[in-house]
Amino acid sequence: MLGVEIVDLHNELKYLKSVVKETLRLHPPAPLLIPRECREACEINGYHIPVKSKVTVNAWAIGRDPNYYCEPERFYPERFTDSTIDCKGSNFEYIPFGAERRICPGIKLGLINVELALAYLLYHFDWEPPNGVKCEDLNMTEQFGVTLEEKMSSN
Ligand code: HEM
Repeated sequence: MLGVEIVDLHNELKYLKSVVKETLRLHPPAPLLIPRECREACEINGYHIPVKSKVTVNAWAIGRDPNYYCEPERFYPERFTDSTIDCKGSNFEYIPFGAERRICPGIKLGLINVELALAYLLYHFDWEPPNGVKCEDLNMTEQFGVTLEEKMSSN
């Protein structure tokens, strides 16, 4: 029975997958990936990058780049409907799991855990904000760190 449901999740629930994708675009849990060290001097956009420079890739900012996303601040899962963009590291405008040699090796496990848990929670409960709060009034402020967290109202 569980197997059947997992197969369904794999082939169906396309909108749920787009919701997870859009969430990881706007709120990547590791916003600055893992730092790199430059192995040889190079020049990027007129900037000289000396050998051994520590290079930080800002996946959070890349996911909000208006050159690649229209209305980048808007939570709009439909942008991924029928899109070929995936998180396997070949679309550099979407890198919540990083890219190239140090790309996250746990992509499949991470995604299936988020998708499966979310699917079950949505299937078994009816969700709504408490006490008449509107969805658009929810505070989605983040707190930067090695991992990105929701900012608690007390700090
Ligand atoms: C939604 C869940 C997850 C997200 C968003 C995520 C994200 C990331 C990111 C952004 C990196 C850095 C990649 C880079 O710098 O290019 C990373 C590295 C890594 N992740 Fe994940 N990850 C997730 C789940 C997992 C899981 C489930 C595992 C293991 C079971 C895992 C294991 C690792 C390891 C070992 C690295 C270091 C790879 C290396 O440096 O060579 N991750 N992850």
